[in-house]
Amino acid sequence: MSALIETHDLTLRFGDRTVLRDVDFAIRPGEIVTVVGPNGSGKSSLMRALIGGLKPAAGRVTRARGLRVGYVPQKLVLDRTLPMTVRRFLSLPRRVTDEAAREALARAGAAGTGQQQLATLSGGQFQRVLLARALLDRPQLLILDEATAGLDQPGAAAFYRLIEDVRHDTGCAVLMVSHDLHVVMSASDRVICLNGHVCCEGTPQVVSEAPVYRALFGEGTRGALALYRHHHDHHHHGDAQSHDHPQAERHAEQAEA
Ligand SMILES: Nc1ncnc2c1ncn2[C@@H]1O[C@H](COP(=O)(O)OP(=O)(O)OP(=O)(O)O)[C@@H](O)[C@H]1O
Repeated sequence: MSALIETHDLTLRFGDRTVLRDVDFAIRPGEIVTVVGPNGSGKSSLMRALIGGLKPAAGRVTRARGLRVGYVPQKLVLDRTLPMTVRRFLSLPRRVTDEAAREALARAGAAGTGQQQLATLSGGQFQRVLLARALLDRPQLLILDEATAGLDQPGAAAFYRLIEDVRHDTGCAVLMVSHDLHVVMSASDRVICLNGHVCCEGTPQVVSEAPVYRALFGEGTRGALALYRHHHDHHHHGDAQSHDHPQAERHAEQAEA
């Protein structure tokens, strides 16, 4: 199956600072892919480049023709004192019908909030409204950038269940940036670990069942945490973007073998 979005040797820079180097990435229809990595490792920048909001310094991004992407941003700075109903918010920047708005809210688990003021929504409800807005265009690919930041554990778990339902019902692919590693390990088809470049990637199940993984990281959530940490706890000398991760790469290869 051909990819919805693909990158080849993608390099991103801000001024003379390289934040992401030589990234080869692809996501196919229906896949759930999660990007993990420490703060500042380039996760949001990658998402922005994928949706065309950030120009590659080198390499390229290829999108399937006519691809519809729904994007739930990490942060949406809203003036909470500005009176605006959920319904009106859904019609920004493009007007949508009442029926489309109702359907999107229902699918996002926010049915009946249309007439509420945005300022009165809880964090979890607001995330659902953002999801509803992303669903309005019937996306083939849903991109979520730390969509559960600020939600408590049950709130985050409920939100991810919702995402799985949306994928199940609509068949859309899901690409998310997440720090909720237990969710990452259980819900993703593939995990990509970034730190200025791709440290390692693989199927979470295969990775977590591989003897080499167990030997290194143990099992369960603690193992997931170790998967996250071990690539980044080592000493970075010189340019943090240009080092290699021989152990991580060997580990990923063995896990996939
Ligand atoms: N508009 C910008 N101008 C200059 N530098 C930027 C800009 N946006 C991001 N950066 C820098 O690029 C690097 C990667 O940022 P990015 O937001 O992609 O990381 P991240 O992995 O998403 O981090 P976090 O987990 O904190 O959200 C950071 O060092 C950041 O300071």
